[in-house]
Amino acid sequence: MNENPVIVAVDFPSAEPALALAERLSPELCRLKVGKELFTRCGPALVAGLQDRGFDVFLDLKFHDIPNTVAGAVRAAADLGVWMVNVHAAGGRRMMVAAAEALQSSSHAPLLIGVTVLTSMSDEDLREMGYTESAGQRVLRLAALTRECGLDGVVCSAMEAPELRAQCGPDFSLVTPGIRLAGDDAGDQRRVLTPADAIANGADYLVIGRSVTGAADPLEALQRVHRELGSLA
Ligand SMILES: O=C(O)c1cc(=O)[nH]c(=O)n1[C@@H]1O[C@H](COP(=O)(O)O)[C@@H](O)[C@H]1O
Repeated sequence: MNENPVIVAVDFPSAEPALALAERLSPELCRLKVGKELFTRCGPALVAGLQDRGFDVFLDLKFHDIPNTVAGAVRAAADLGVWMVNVHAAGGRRMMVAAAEALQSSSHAPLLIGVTVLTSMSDEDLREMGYTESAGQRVLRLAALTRECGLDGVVCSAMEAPELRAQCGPDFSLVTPGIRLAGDDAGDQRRVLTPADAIANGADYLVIGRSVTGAADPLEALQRVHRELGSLA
């Protein structure tokens, strides 16, 4: 298991609760993910604030646009010094290749990850959108394309991790949201597993939001995750 597999999703509407959470957690226990809401409100200054507190930051803006635009966006992310950045694999081959090439000249390139099928999507959601493949089949297809394009890994549900590991090999990072501590509400997520099951399935990184941020004591919830993984006594 990766020595620091937990990424806490800091999904807050302003800087204050995000920085307050960072003060309570520690870079030894987790990395932090900044997503669309927090970044749109607070921008690069918030990313820098978290980095100043010692955290690696996953900038989760899921870029999905024409190749030239996405190449510029990931270059801008690299300039922020983030540890990981993502694009939608559904943007296709030319978009993903442009993104990977944009990072080649970067002195500190972030890990570049392709989002396959959102963990909030079920087979039924995909059918309604005209896709004939199941979520699992589509994840495998998009992951193969992502790997061919030279990206470092994919975002997927840990439910798909065993097949992906077999298909993509040991060096391809599997980043898995849709994680819930036992008893927690799945909310809008559809393809959900517990931390221990996700790691057992071969996930490299667990993205955990509300099970930690919505807990009465977020540090205790994060420590519970580590206890479940056996990474904390
Ligand atoms: O790219 C992501 O991080 C992501 C991809 C995906 O398929 N599903 C998904 O939930 N996420 C993100 O992971 C986090 C999950 O949050 P919780 O459902 O609260 O644990 C959110 O910040 C989502 O934006």
